[in-house]
Amino acid sequence: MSRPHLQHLALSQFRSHARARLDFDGRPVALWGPNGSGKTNLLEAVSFLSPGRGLRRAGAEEVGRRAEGVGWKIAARLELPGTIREVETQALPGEARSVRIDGKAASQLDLARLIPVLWLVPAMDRLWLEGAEGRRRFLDRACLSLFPDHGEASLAYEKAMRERNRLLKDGSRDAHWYGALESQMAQAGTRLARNRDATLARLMAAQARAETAFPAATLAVVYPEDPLPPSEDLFALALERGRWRDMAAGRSLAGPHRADLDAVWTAKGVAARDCSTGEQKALLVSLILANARALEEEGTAPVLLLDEVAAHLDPGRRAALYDEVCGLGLQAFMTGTEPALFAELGARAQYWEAAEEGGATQLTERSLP
Ligand SMILES: Nc1ncnc2c1ncn2[C@@H]1O[C@H](COP(=O)(O)OP(=O)(O)OP(=O)(O)O)[C@@H](O)[C@H]1O
Repeated sequence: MSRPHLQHLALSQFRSHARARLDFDGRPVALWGPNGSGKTNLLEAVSFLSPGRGLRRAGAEEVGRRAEGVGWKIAARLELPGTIREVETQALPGEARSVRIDGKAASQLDLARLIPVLWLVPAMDRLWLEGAEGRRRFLDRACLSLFPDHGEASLAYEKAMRERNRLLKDGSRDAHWYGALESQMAQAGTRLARNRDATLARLMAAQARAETAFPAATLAVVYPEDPLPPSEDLFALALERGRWRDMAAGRSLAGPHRADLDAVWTAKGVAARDCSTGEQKALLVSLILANARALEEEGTAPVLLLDEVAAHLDPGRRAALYDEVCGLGLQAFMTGTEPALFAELGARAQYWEAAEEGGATQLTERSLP
């Protein structure tokens, strides 16, 4: 039985793609072409089959083809265990992105229950060096893949926190109103924290079980100040006790919105941020593969988007990555500028070449690189 995968992808007026139609059989997909030929744009389109702003964190208005201004559309046929699902997502100019699943209007959060999409992009190369926000987002995408209710909990937490922040800024003394919002924050925030802890436990267990060429990481959720209270009641109490301090700051200072992801290369005992550039990349690949393994054990294997990953690995690790992706039976979309980067994949993958012609991306299916 093949793993969950895209069977067909159709793009209309999406970034540099005027019109593209691609058929897939579930094998990894390798895509090569010169800089600016539209490879990342294709991966970005696939990332829009999950909730949120995709792998570039772009708004709906940014991704329509500039020359056209008619709106954009992505349609995909998904082969899932025992079923085929048709997904469409699109936006007309000036409108928000809409989603349809099997012809019926759906929410973006519904996408999280169809097929998990995980990605590594060059912008993450500095993930361990820059601010906590990127690491928190990386952690939350892993959570969303394993716990589809994570998106709802995030939205509920943020909505209550925004309202509490408004009260704090206005200097409100309405204890009843604070109490209601703090109880919502405590409820959603505790769910977020539990999902995060459970996600890290699952990733580490998946790493420990796997025979892999990539380094295992010891992972933890950490906070800049106090750790998160361990229960909903204690969290609500901490929020209540922190009202004066938060009022002085004009915002909620403590909570899961301040969480950071801490990673240490287990065998070396070295923090991710102190590893070499290539080692940091290897740690990220390791986490994505662990996430894929954790999902695969539940029969919900993800689609992987690995943008320019191959070029940054040494030949031994590159071959290991291909072996692991193929061993797991994953549909991984991988990009690079040179076909030679994919030579070790041989007949185990499908291949496309991207080129820019007349201001638009042309995709041509190839046999072997
Ligand atoms: N909204 C848009 N409309 C039309 N073209 C766009 C739009 N957004 C980006 N592009 C074009 O897409 C091209 C970039 O494509 P993409 O990032 O997919 O390239 P790539 O093949 O991944 O390149 P690299 O190897 O450099 O990463 C650029 O030429 C850019 O101008």
